Amino acid sequence: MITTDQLTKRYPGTTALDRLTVEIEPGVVGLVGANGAGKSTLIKILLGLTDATSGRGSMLGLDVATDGWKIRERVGYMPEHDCLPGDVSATEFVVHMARMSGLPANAARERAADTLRHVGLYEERYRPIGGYSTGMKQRVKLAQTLVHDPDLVLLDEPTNGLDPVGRDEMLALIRRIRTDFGISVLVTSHLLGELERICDHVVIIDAGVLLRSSSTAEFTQASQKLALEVTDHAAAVADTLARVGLEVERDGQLLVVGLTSEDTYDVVRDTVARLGAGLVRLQPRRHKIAEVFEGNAADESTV
Ligand SMILES: Nc1ncnc2c1ncn2[C@@H]1O[C@H](COP(=O)(O)OP(=O)(O)OP(=O)(O)O)[C@@H](O)[C@H]1O
Repeated sequence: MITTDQLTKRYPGTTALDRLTVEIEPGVVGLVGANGAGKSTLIKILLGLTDATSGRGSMLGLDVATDGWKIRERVGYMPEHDCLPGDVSATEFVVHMARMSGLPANAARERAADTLRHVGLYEERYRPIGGYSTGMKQRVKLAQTLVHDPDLVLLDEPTNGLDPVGRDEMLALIRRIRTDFGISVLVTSHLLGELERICDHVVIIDAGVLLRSSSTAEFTQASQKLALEVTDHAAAVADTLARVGLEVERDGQLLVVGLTSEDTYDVVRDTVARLGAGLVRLQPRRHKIAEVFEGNAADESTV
């Protein structure tokens, strides 16, 4: 789907991409890196919107240096920043984007209605975008990436600015782009934790350098620990679990419990219920991206 070979982009005083060589297969692929890691720069080079300083890249078998137009016909792009006109409705905007991609008027209207429904904006689609919440704006941006039925969409930080519920909904929508429509996705984030939930493959870059490219399963081998967060009685929960032989570390309302068998989940749940401790979350501990950057993800992990 995407290949880069020694791809380098230098700005005055900064190397945004440093000899990046990577091969990405079709599917849902996460591109993870801290702010300034080079994610947006890579996307812009892949779309043919900016030139690489050196090296080569191809997307869908097309050369990014020479085939930018052909690439953009077959690819949808969701930019990171707010770029929507406030005084038109979602319908008007998405129809316009469909027409820009070459769809005839009727087809553009139909496809716009379909994609807006897919992103959950059907009822509000005639209201001006200026009055939308951040989550609704992100959905409009997502709809316009899909409206011309691309083979691949590039989504730059689609969960930016969303609250936890909005983030979960956006991640579910992104996954459905692949499962419902068969469209491949390259999605960026600075949070490995959110991408590992929906991606088949994850690429991590730092300061323009490739740190790792591997399947999500390899990244997220869950450690043999459970993260448990409660609203009340954390100390009592910790004591009770320790008494039944579980290894427990406590940090305020957050407990890390050794996972000895599948029964551990039930023991924890029953203990929390019995003590009325208020379960906030219970999940296997995951690696933090910072640890992957530090190269010690294999032996240490955290929530
Ligand atoms: N047009 C530009 N001129 C000069 N420097 C730039 C330009 N665009 C990006 N950079 C620099 O290149 C580096 C990579 O930026 P890029 O926007 O690709 O990172 P990113 O991973 O997308 O980060 P963010 O999530 O903050 O957008 C940064 O140091 C940034 O300051």
